[in-house]
Amino acid sequence: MKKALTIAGSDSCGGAGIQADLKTFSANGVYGMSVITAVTAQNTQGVFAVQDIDEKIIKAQIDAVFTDIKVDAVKIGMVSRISTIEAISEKIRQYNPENLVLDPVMISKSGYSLLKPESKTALINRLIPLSSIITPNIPEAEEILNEVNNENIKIETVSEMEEAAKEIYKLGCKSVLLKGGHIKGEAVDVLFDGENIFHYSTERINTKNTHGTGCTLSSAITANLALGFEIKDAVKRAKEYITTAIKHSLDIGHGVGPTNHFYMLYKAGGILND
Ligand SMILES: Nc1ncnc2c1ncn2[C@@H]1O[C@H](COP(=O)(O)OP(=O)(O)O)[C@@H](O)[C@H]1O
Ligand SMILES: Cc1ncc(COP(=O)(O)O)c(N)n1
Repeated sequence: MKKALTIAGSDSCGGAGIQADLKTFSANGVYGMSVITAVTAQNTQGVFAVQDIDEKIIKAQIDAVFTDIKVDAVKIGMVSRISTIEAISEKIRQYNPENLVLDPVMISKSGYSLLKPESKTALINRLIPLSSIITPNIPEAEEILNEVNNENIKIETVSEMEEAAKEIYKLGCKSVLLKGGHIKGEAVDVLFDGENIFHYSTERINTKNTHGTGCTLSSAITANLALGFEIKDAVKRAKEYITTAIKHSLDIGHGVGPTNHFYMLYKAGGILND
C-alpha cells in the first residue's frame, strides 16, 4: 500500500487540517500518517484558540515516521510560526521525500491568521524551494508575490492567475497550482509546471459549505502522487475528487460546513449505510 504523510494543524471540528487530509488519503486508497504542527480549537463558525506544538516534538514526530516507514508523498499545511517552518525545512532536507506538496495556508475561511504574519518570508525562502508543487489560493498568491516584490498586486482574471503562477514558480518550486475558488465565474485552477500552463475548470457549485476545500485538494494531489501519477494527472484526479466532495458537502454545524469524503466510498463500494 502507498503511504502519505501530512504535516499540518489539527482542526477539532474535522473539516480541515490533519483530519481532512487523513480522510482524503483513506478515500483515495492511500495509508495516511500525520505530524501535528498546531492544535486549533475550531468549528464551522470560527477558530477560537491555537496551541503551537514545540519544534522538538515536531521534529521527533517526523523522525519517528521516516526512520520506520517508507513515505511515498508528503503534504505540508498549517505551519504557523518561524520555528515550526525551520524545523520542518531541516527534516525535509534530511529525508528528501520524492513528492512534496505545499499548501501555503495563511487565513482560514473564517478570517483567522493560521500563519503568523512574520512567518511569511520563512515559508517563501525555506519551504517553497523544496516543493514539487505549491497550491496557493488567490489571496495567498497575492500575499506571496506582494511579500517578494514589495508591491500590491491583485489577481482577478484567469490570465492574471497564469502570470502569477509563473512568477511564483520563479521562487524555486517545481510547479504551481493557483486555485480559483476565490474568483468569479467557473472554478478554474491554473497549473504551471515550468513549461506549460494547464487549466482545470468546473462549474461553480452553489454552496456555503467549503470548509477545508484547500486542504482536501492538496491532500488529494498528495495521495495521487503517492500512487505514482505525474503532477498534471494527480491534479486532474484531485480536482475531480474535490468537485465531488463539494457537490455533496455536508450541512454540519451552524457555519461553513465541511466537504464530503464518504460519498466516493459509498458510491464505489457501498461501505456506508445511506
Ligand atoms: N463553489 C465552488 N464550486 C466548485 N469548486 C470550488 C468551489 N469553491 C472552491 N472550489 C475548488 O476547490 C478547490 C479549493 O480552492 P479554494 O477554495 O480556492 O482553496 P482554499 O480553501 O485554500 O481557499 C479548488 O479546486 C477550487 O477551484
Ligand atoms: C488546522 C487548519 N488548517 C487549515 C485550515 C484552512 O482551511 P479553510 O481555508 O477551509 O478554513 C484550517 N481552517 N484549519
